[in-house]
Formats: sequence, structure tokens, C-alpha cells
Amino acid sequence: MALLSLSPHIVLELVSLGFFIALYLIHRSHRLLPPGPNPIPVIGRVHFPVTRLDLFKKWGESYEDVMTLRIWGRSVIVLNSQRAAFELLEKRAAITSIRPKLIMAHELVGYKDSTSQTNDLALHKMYRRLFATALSARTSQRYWPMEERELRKATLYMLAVPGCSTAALKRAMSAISFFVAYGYNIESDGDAFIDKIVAYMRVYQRILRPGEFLVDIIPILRHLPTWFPGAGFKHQAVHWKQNKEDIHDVPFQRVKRDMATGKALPSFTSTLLEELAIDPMAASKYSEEHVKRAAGSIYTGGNDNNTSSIQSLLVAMLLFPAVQEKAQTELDRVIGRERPPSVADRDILPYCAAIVQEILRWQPATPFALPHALDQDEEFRGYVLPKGTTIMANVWAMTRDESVYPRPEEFIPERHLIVDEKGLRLRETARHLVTFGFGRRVCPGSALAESVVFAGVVSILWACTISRPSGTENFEIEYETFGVRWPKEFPIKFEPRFPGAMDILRSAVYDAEQ
Ligand code: HEM
Repeated sequence: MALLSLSPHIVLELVSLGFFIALYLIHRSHRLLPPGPNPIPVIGRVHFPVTRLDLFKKWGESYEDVMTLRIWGRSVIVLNSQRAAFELLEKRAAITSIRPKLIMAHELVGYKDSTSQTNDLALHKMYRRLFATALSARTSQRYWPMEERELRKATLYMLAVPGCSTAALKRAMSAISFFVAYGYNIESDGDAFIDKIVAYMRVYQRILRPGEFLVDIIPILRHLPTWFPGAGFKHQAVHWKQNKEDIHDVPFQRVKRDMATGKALPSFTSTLLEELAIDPMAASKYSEEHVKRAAGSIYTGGNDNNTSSIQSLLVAMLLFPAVQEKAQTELDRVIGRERPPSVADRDILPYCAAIVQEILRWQPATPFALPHALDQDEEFRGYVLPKGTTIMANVWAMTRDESVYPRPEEFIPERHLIVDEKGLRLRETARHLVTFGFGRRVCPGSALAESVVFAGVVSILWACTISRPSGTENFEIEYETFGVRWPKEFPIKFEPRFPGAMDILRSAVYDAEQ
């Protein structure tokens, strides 16, 4: 009321003063942060330029280890080198393992307590234990035969139907994720359910993108009543939340039914539910609800990353045909043409194993990993990084660091190989790729991902000759980023590499399905 009695002139002066104080405070809070490319004063930029990887590579060189991007005035620390990422995200993981707050994803759609988003560190530790039990490198071996079967089916599909490689790979990856999580084929849930999941993946990737929703920038908007103009995002959130619950619940309940009738096949869910039933100690550590959420993250975490990586294999084979020839020479020499290769052959197929590592380096599916955040103020390289600040890893620039990967834009599997008294084999360091992220949040599905991509490499290259269809030799393949980075549709031709290749694959698939 007192304000209303002031003259308009004084009110204007007070508002201006408030504005300049706010500017000063924002400016002061930015002073102690590392510099960065922020062209608009105070605001910095209006979005995080996820598609401009060329800029991130350039900035990685000019700002060296660490820089600050400001998005609508909010600071995002970007770590440009492996050295900085290890120092902050690995060595100081105790304070850099939380995720930035996203009102839309966490509060409105309900991801607050999910595996990849929870900031409850005890809960997070428990989820990681579930993954260590039911999806360790050793337990994931039980899924190898099913990975081989699905990728052989996808290979046959690509050979039989021109222009279907993306659809074939997406179908195979859905089948694998579902089988690993629940032990049955997703197709038996019907097309409507599959469509629902595919549509939901887009939503999932959208809600996790920092700055995608105004409510993430202005959190107070979450209190808007649903009838208020512009509050449409709240309706969307209710709908998405319900979809999320259904997608997690339908397959989970089916595993429980199958377990009750003795029909359930071994899976992430059945392994943990069995342990819960027989081990009285297990119930004090986790509940069915936790298993349900962790199983849901296998699909959301793994599906698109795996698909994108195998699509990048196809791109690499078109751009670097000599690599295809070398891999096929290795396959002919070691495996021959009487049987298709399997994941268990990985140690005797080092060149093909190195192709997997090179795909993950050359086209990381998530070029910025997932965002971390600081749990307290922290001094780093002479700067003071405030509590709550988002930290992104510039994985793109790290995988293009010429001191580690000479000629980084070229696809060179040899860079991951070593020859010594034991013969040709993968370097010890090859598996420590930054593509799977950092510290306590490092991808818990990396062993599964590597075997799936290997199954794709050997199945496709053993059976097919991949080339550009005539007339498309100069077609420029482009990538797009939607959560995960994908190649846009591109022309590609698959031909059987030798007579009988398709028959051998078909009978291997048939045997596996019996
Ligand atoms: C090529 C395939 C894959 C790539 C490139 C990839 C990459 C990543 C990255 C970069 C992160 C974030 C790490 C960080 O925050 O520092 C992550 C987290 C995660 N990934 Fe993967 N991933 C792949 C496959 C998979 C698979 C197959 C699964 C299934 C089990 C999976 C499940 C998850 C989960 C649950 C998280 C969250 C971990 C947490 O917050 O503690 N990912 N992944």
C-alpha cells in the first residue's frame, strides 16, 4: 500500500535501482567463474547449442580445460578436457554426483527418484547395487545369445528390405532392452504398446534437456493453476507421468505373473525379485518399486544410445571402406564362412573389437554425457564454482583431442590396438572411453552396450557388403541431436557378402528360437 502512495517518478527510480542491483549481483556471481563464449551481456545465450559440435570443439581448444556457458544468466560449467573431467567428476565425485534440478522432469513428470535422476545419494547407491548384481559384466553374458539372435535378424531384414536399416536396428534394440529388463519379447505386448514406448522416448529425452521448459528456468511457474493461460505444460506433465507409470508397470506385472506360474525367463527384474523372495536381508535394502524403476531405466538409458552407435557403424563403413575390408579379412581368417561369429569370439577378433571402441569415440551418442551438478561451493583451478551449478562434460571435444587421438575425424580402429608378445589385442586403456560418462554416475550399462554393439559389428560385417547405392556417392551424411545424437536417414546398400550367408544366418536364428 505504501508503494502505491509514492509518486510514479520515485517508483520508476526504485525499479531502476532494483534492476541495477540485480544486474550487479549477477555480474558479481559470474566474476569468480571461468570465462566462456557468452555473447549477450548478463544473459549469455538463450540456449545450450547442442547441435553446434564444431563450436564445442573450437571452444575446447581456445578455453582449454574449463569454461562457463551462461544460459539465460544461469551458469553451466563445461569441462573441455579428460584431465578436468577426471579431476572434478571422478576424484571429487562425492560433491559432483548429483543431477541439476529439472522441475518438469523431476517434480511434474515424477523422475525425482529414478535411477538416472535421483539426488538422494543413498537411494542412488542402492540402484547402483541393483545394477551391479543383475547387470554386471559377468551376468550380462547370459544375454549374449539373445543379442546375437536379434542382430542376426536385423541383418537379414536389412539384406531383404532396402531402406529399412533404421527400423531394423530400432526393433532389435527394443527387443534386447526388453528382454534384458523383463525376459520376454516386447512384440508380445502388441504394436500399440511399442508405439507408446517409442513416442515416450522422445518425451523422455525432451524433458531432460536443460532449459527446454520455461518452468525449469523460472521454477515458480510450477505453482500456476492448471486453468491459467500458458499452464499447458502442467497438463502435458500429467499425461506424460501416466504414460511413464504404464510403461514401467505393464511389463513389470507380467514378469510377476510369469514368475508365479514358473514361466519367467532370467532377466534383470526376475533376478532381483527372486533375491527379494528368498533373501530376508534383501527386503531391508530394496523394494519391488525400486526394481520396477531400475528396470525401466534399462530401456530409457540403453535403447537409443545402442541404436545410434550401430547406425554410426554403417556410416563409418560408407565413409571408410578400407575398414570394412580389414574387418572382413579378419572375420574370414578367424571365423570362416561356415558359421556366424558370436560375442564370445571377441577376444579372437581384436580388429572388430577395436571397431566398437572407435565407434564410441568417433560418434559418441551423448556428446555431453548427462549433466552433473555441484553439491557444495568448490574451488577449482582458482575459480569458485557455486553449489547447485550444472557441470557438463564436453565429451565431443575430449574424443577429438589430437594429443590423444591423432587425426580425430578419421575412423581408425588401429588406434585402440597394440601388438606385443601376446599378439594383436585391444589396448588396456581402450575401454576407458569418456563416452560412458564419469564418476559415480558412469553408465551402468556399458558392458551390455559394448556386447550389443559388437554383436552388431560382427553380424553385419560377416554377412553383408555395405556400399553407397549408385548415384549417391556424394550424399553428405548429417547427424541430428535429440537427446541422443543420430545420423539422419542416408542411402545405403546391403548385399550378401557370399552365397549362403543369408541361409546360415537364418538357420542360426531358427536354432536360437527353438
Ligand atoms: C552405446 C551405448 C550407451 C552409451 C553411449 C551410454 C552413455 C551414458 C552416459 C554418458 C551416461 C551418463 C553418465 C554421467 O552422468 O556421467 C549414462 C548413464 C546411464 N546409462 Fe548409459 N549408455 C549406453 C548404454 C546403456 C545401456 C545399454 C543401459 C542399460 C542398462 C544404460 C543405462 C544407463 C543408466 C541407468 C544411466 C544413469 C546412471 C546414473 O545416473 O547413475 N546405458 N549412459
